[in-house]
Amino acid sequence: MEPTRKRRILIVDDDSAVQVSLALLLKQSGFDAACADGPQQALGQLQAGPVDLVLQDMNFSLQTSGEEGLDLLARIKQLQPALPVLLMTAWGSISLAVRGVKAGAANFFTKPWDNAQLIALVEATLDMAAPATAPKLTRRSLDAQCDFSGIVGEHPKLLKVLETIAQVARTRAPVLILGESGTGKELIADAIHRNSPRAAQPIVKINMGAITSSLFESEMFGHVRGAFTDARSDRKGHIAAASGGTLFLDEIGELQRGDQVKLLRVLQDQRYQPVGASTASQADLRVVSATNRELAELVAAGDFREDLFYRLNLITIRLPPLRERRSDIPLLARHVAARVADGYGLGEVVLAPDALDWLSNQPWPGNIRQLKQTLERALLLAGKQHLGQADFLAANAVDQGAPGARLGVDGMTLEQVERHMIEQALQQHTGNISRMAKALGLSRTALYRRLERHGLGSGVREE
Ligand SMILES: Nc1ncnc2c1ncn2[C@@H]1O[C@H](COP(=O)(O)OP(=O)(O)OP(=O)(O)O)[C@@H](O)[C@H]1O
Repeated sequence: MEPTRKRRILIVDDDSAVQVSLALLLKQSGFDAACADGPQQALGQLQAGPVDLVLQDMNFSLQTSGEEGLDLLARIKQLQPALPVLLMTAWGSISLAVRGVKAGAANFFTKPWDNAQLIALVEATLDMAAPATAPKLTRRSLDAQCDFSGIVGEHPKLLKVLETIAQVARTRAPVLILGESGTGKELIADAIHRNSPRAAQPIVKINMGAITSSLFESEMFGHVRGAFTDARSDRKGHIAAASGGTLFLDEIGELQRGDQVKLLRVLQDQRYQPVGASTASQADLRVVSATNRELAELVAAGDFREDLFYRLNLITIRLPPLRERRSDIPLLARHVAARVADGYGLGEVVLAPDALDWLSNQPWPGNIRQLKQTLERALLLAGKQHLGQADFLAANAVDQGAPGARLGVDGMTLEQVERHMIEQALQQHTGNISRMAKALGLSRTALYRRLERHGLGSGVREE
């Protein structure tokens, strides 16, 4: 039998101290390491022999823009699309790293790095990279490995997500699920839990946007009797309730900054102290978090702690919006229609080909949740079991008169409503930042952050 080859990692950095220390760390961890000073050498090494992972810096000359790094990444991806690349970035240059991830990097880490965290990231990235000889992904092969019930779809982007779940569900690695509202993040969190060794214990779901700062500690950590006026008995917090199971932190981007450090401490130490207790308790958790915001951009804007971000995102799953997996729409529509019909005792529902065409061509800003609502409304309004395109158009026309439509927010996500309101304020107050902030009920700083997030900053003026 052929002896197993050590996995080879290519380090691309012009700083020899970084090369030496990374190579040493990797070798001590059982990998084979090779070094390159810059793009030319790196591409040469890739052509010379097999490499399983690249760790690459973003600047190789006096430039500091990171463009050289993005350029090298693009060339590596062109040469070997399946080869995973981890970007090394300087502390505070997260927006550059996000551009890299959007351009195909597997993930990124900052210099200086934490040795144990970096090796965990390297291993997780290698585990997830499909070997060149892997058989084609199919829904059937994935269903044979895991229980994905309730998750409908077979678009390659969804299959990739399911494959990642199959690879990481068994571990304790924290997973961050990113995706627009209504793309199925909660469903994915459920699947991770259901397919983990923790499945017999509960998954505890908490909406971080709904916990006020004053209640954070008592909600999460619990309290003992007498800890404060209303604490008449001991109360278990969410962390204790999720012990042995999974803690699902939904809307993690909404967590207040002051509470972020409290959560970070629990994740770091695996210990927490109920309010009023004299001793700390042990936490036994697997953390899955989700957000419809670009968390790395919140870090860049100073709204989310970078250290907490790195604790949460060891594995990142990006759920595609429905418009990027249109081929799944007929499948989803039939599934949802059958469910709705079942719920209302309507018998079997048939969706005509022109209805499926129409559904497949809508923009669906509210994703699968909006698709469900549209189907439900059309079914109930049409009052029959055979639905054509005309029934959907009629249901939509009725909807134009609905209160949601008058508000101009029907079918829009919260993000889109926010953007729409800012655009209106921009127009109304001709870009005067103080008057806009007043009209929107925001501080000027908060408004600036939102303008930046929506890419609307260029039209504003100070006075
Ligand atoms: N692949 C899928 N197959 C079937 N149903 C789905 C799928 N994805 C999502 N859904 C359904 O769409 C609805 C929205 O999903 P979910 O609540 O998980 O979205 P979300 O991304 O968590 O949304 P939000 O960010 O608004 O909380 C749910 O009713 C869910 O069951």
